Amino acid sequence: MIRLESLTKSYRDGGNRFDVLRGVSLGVEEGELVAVMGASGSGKSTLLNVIGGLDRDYGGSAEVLGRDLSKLGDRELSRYRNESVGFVFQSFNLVPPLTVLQNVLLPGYFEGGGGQPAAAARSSARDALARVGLAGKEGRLPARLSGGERQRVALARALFRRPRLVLADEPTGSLDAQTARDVIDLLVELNVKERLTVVVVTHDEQVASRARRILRLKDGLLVDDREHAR
Ligand SMILES: Nc1ncnc2c1ncn2[C@@H]1O[C@H](COP(=O)(O)OP(=O)(O)OP(=O)(O)O)[C@@H](O)[C@H]1O
Repeated sequence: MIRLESLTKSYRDGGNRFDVLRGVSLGVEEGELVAVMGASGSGKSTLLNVIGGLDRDYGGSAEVLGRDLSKLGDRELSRYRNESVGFVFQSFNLVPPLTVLQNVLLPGYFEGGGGQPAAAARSSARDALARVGLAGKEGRLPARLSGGERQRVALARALFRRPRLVLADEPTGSLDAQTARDVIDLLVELNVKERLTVVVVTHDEQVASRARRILRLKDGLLVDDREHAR
């Protein structure tokens, strides 16, 4: 599903070069749920952004779902991001004046022509909301939801196109401990029931402990990769 070989990423700041990823190699198989941990600045988000096709300025190779991401043109890469990957972020990124249903439908609006017919799209969006336990809340505005519900809307939006891979960057970072547990439980359930492959970046050991496999980054290197019973 994911194959990274000697992945490197550097930023330039004036004359200085800052190496964020310094040769990360790893594989993730279809149906895995993997947590990525590491201190702030260790390169976790950068790693996720490469896998998700959000950052194409890297060294080494990144192959996801059989595609070598460096070989995709702009249109192909954007199609890969839209159709194959579901993204979830710490800050939910919901659009306040839009209802829950409209937020889930949002990825479709950016497509232009060739999208699903409106009725089919709405039915997929309702289906995605049902999968995250939000059936009946379609007409609500985000301001009238709890933090956990907002993150579940974001997850429904990520699932809307039925991606095989979900990339979650600190999805529980803005939630209290109980709500964080609920959100991670939902990710585990989707992983187990639907064989959705999930890579979740987290600082939270409790959240990470729900993943069977935990990767640890330190200063841009993969320093630990182990499986445990969950
Ligand atoms: N656009 C950028 N320009 C310059 N440096 C950057 C840029 N984006 C990230 N960095 C630097 O790269 C390093 C790694 O960032 P990254 O976001 O991958 O770390 P992280 O492990 O996800 O950290 P956190 O847990 O704080 O989110 C950090 O030191 C960061 O300052």
